[in-house]
Amino acid sequence: MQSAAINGMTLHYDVEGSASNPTIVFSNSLGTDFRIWNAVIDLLSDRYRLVLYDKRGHGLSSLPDSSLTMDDHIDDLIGLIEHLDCGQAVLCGLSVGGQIAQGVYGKRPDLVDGLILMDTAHKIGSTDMWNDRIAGVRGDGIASISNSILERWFTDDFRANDPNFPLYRAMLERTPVAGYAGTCEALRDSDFTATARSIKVPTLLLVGERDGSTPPDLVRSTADLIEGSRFEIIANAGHLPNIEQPDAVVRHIRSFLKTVENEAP
Ligand SMILES: O=C(O)CC1=CCC(=O)O1
Repeated sequence: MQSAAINGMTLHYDVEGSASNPTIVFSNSLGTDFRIWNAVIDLLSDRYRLVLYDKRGHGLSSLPDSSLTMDDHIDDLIGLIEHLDCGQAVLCGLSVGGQIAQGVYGKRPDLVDGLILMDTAHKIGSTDMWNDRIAGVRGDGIASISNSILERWFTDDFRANDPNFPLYRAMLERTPVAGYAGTCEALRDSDFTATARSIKVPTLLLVGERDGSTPPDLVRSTADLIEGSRFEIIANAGHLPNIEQPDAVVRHIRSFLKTVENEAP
């Protein structure tokens, strides 16, 4: 467990693997903390230095007093990358984490060696959709809508049979309302279409075939904006394939990173 003071927040982070290896920085989805990467980290730590963190308003990181914007999330990740002296890293972002990764590229392309954009898009959801969710969560709490969220996160089979499923429900429902609703506002107000079109580093897009939040066609439409990007669908997974299908995710990540390493000057 480690922490860094960044932009007036205390950010909870961890680093796994040897400092002499190439760095991958992971950014989480809405309503989760960095434990969602546990299985993937176990499979990658032999060859990579892995940086994990909880974005503000999530996990053990600080809860901001005022409203929260996508720029706050982007600036926090830039601050953490600089604090840890990562140099140029591959950023792997899931859902809103994928938008944060795109935003870091947009502001500081010098920090980014490659992008792994998982179950994310240049634009996620409509203003009405986010406003309904924000009102529901602020009025009645996250548990009032958690069943429908969990149906988009995980396949029927995982929800019925995985012994850890209740832990992911707890992770979601225990996210602070201010952090969750604030990040919904950040998503509502963000559009990374122009940023996606500007991406010039190797980029892999992954999506669970049953993702109910950012379905394959949406993620493919983002891939279409990014010249030379690679797009892969993960079978038998919903919005969080890193939890449901970590082996398949890591297979794609390893194969993609070989390309990044071969293209390095
Ligand atoms: O909660 C969801 O529907 C999934 C999601 C959207 C943005 C994000 O980060 O997660």
